Amino acid sequence: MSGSKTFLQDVNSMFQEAADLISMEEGLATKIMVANSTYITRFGVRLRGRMHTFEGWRSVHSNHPSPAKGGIRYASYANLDEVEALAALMTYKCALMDIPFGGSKGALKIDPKEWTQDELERITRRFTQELVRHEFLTPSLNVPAPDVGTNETTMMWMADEYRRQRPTDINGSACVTGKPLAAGGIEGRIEATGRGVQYSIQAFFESEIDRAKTKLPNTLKGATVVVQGLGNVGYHAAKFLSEEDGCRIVSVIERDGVVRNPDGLNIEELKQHIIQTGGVRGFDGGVHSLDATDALADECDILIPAALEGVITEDNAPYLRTKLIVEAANGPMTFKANEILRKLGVVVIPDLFANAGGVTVSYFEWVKNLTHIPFGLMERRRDEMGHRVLAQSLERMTGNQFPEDGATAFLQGAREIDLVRSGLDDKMRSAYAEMSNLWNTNDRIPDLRTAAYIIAVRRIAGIYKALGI
Ligand SMILES: NC(=O)c1ccc[n+]([C@@H]2O[C@H](COP(=O)([O-])OP(=O)(O)OC[C@H]3O[C@@H](n4cnc5c(N)ncnc54)[C@H](O)[C@@H]3O)[C@@H](O)[C@H]2O)c1
Repeated sequence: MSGSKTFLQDVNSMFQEAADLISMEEGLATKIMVANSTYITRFGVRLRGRMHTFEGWRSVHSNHPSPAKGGIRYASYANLDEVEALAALMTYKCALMDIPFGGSKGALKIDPKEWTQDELERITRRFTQELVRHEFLTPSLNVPAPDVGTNETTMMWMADEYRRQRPTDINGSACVTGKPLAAGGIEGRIEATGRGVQYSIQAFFESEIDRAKTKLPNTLKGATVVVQGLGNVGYHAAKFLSEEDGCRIVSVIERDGVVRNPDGLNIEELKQHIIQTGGVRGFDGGVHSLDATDALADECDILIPAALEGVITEDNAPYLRTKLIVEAANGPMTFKANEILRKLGVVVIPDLFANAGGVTVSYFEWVKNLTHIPFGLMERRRDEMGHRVLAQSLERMTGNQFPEDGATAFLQGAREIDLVRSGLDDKMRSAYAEMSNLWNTNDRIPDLRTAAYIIAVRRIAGIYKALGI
């Protein structure tokens, strides 16, 4: 990343800005800011006729509520600073969303494209053994999820390896989230982060006061969008937004360049092209350019970085031609870039909130695994019974019949995916309302990000104080 500061220093600066604004006691602020512990592992796997050594990390930033939660990424550029920064972001994200998890993150320094599926399985199982042995992967203490370079298959291998290591743990399937449906996963997890990005944009558009700051119209109709990275998060966000009436994805930036179409790219076709060819090059539904250096500055209403951290810096921030930036990736903007964009009046929906859909639905999956009951069944039963008891007692008192109300009818017919989506929608909208309200009622709070950090930090401090630590 450009600039003199590291990713972790940038996250800490964002935290510190919020802590200073609420005059948080210095000792407590430091305790909240630093990582509790980081496990470094180097392990060997015999592959292709020789021993290969792999390096990985799992950082627990906080466990004020346990388990600590956060993804595991497989990337050749992974490093300790990045893992600790991402773990810190997880702490603040869970606190902002009011989800009872601490923050964690892990990585393996590996390019998954260089290995076959069989080899990746052996490497993942070996990595899992190390994590389980040191209590960095268990349903009660530390629960990973997919991130860059990992997916539901990786999670399934991890869950299976955990069960082999700890066969008597009846809650074993809750040791990771983002598993395939047939292996204890939950409907809607794969799309969850992208779906959350869509909900966060909808919440922004519904807030007249926030929208007025960008001079965007009161509807997504006609909105133009630039997306960087068409992986899990970017693809789902782009797909759901392109399904919104009149919203157009005009540029998609990938590893091998940028593809543009002012009338809107067909996201489904582009994704299929990337799966088949490995990139956006040669896609005939738009104009491809190998040079994507300035593509983040393509003119648009909404810019969605959904690939890497540190892509918006003080060097390119002044030249961006957008009104709204939605941080689908973690840490896509440096602290300095954030300051520049703030002065330029560009509104930023921060990563802590914009990509929280993944951890929110992971929470639903974890709860489902621990209860051993299909998600929503308990709520349906309770509601059904509550209404029946009430209806019967009213009938007895008045002699009239009382039909069950519409909410009960909805819950009775609802599928898991409906419950997941409505639960996610509810979480995203309440967190947005809280952030926006704080931003708009306190002149000292300069942006949504600072509001998000203040809400998170206050919540964490409240827990530490209650615990007496
Ligand atoms: N997967 C989740 O549920 C989840 C949840 C929260 C946050 N995130 C964050 O979202 C971001 C993306 O995660 P993902 O799971 O979609 O990863 P992914 O590996 O599925 O997708 C990343 C995409 O970015 C592209 N890319 C890589 N380098 C690029 C470059 N230089 N320019 C343009 N594109 C490039 C890749 O080709 C790929 O399509 C990360 O910051 C991750 O931490 C992911």
